[in-house]
Amino acid sequence: MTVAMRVEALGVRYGALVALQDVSWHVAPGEILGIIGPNGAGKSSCYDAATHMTLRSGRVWLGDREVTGLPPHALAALGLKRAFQQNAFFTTMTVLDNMVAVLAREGGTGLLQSLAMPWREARRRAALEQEATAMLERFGVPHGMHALRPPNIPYGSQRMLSIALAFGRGAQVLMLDEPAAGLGGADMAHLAALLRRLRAEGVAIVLIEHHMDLVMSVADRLLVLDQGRALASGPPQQIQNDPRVREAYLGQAA
Ligand SMILES: Nc1ncnc2c1ncn2[C@@H]1O[C@H](COP(=O)(O)OP(=O)(O)OP(=O)(O)O)[C@@H](O)[C@H]1O
Repeated sequence: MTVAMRVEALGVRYGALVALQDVSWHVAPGEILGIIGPNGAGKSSCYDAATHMTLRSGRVWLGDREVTGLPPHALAALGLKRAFQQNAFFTTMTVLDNMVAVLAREGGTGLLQSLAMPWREARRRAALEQEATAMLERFGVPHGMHALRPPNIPYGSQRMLSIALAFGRGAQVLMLDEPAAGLGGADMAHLAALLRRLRAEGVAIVLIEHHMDLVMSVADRLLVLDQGRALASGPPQQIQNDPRVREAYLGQAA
């Protein structure tokens, strides 16, 4: 089986507290892995550990390449992109300019070259704007919002913008930490449709999510964390009927 990303025996400690212990998972291209668990189960620690945002033990591979020692920006350059719970954009720039900035950073010519050849810079800017417009529409941020500043567009569109900015020019693996937080029904449906589209394009998605309806409807496989450890893994339907999972969530056997 082709694997887009694999983590082995991840562990995170905060002082004496063991937040994550011996957690392993993998995700394939064109697959959505949902990571769920009750409050404090270790989901965010797992996310931070996998993307090397925190001190941790364990090993990480992207495809066949071991990337255990690499910092987050190097992982991003290799195609591991991540979006956070909080929307992340420049609030003083327009929606379009936010997208242009990401695309320019990921594939742009250097400042010196731009200064030396300003006519080339103007052409490049026009091409970036065209690309950014297409990207935003692909991620469900309509054209009418592109000239606005992000705080002035609806919350659901802000989330889609955040995911588009995280995705940038592309991702082999997209990790999302609670993308549905604060979304209503229609926005949730847009998000689910976007995730399915990205999956169909071959992106491997790791979805850390509290919202059960979303995760159950889009994930191909689930990993359940409880008290920092892997409690169960398998297809959503199997997990839904697992008495250990019900007990972890409800505090009682089903
Ligand atoms: N920076 C930190 N310092 C100390 N303890 C932390 C820190 N971050 C998380 N913890 C603790 O580690 C454990 C796992 O937390 P984590 O945030 O990974 O769980 P979670 O499943 O994401 O929780 P939630 O669903 O509530 O966001 C919890 O006991 C939490 O209190």
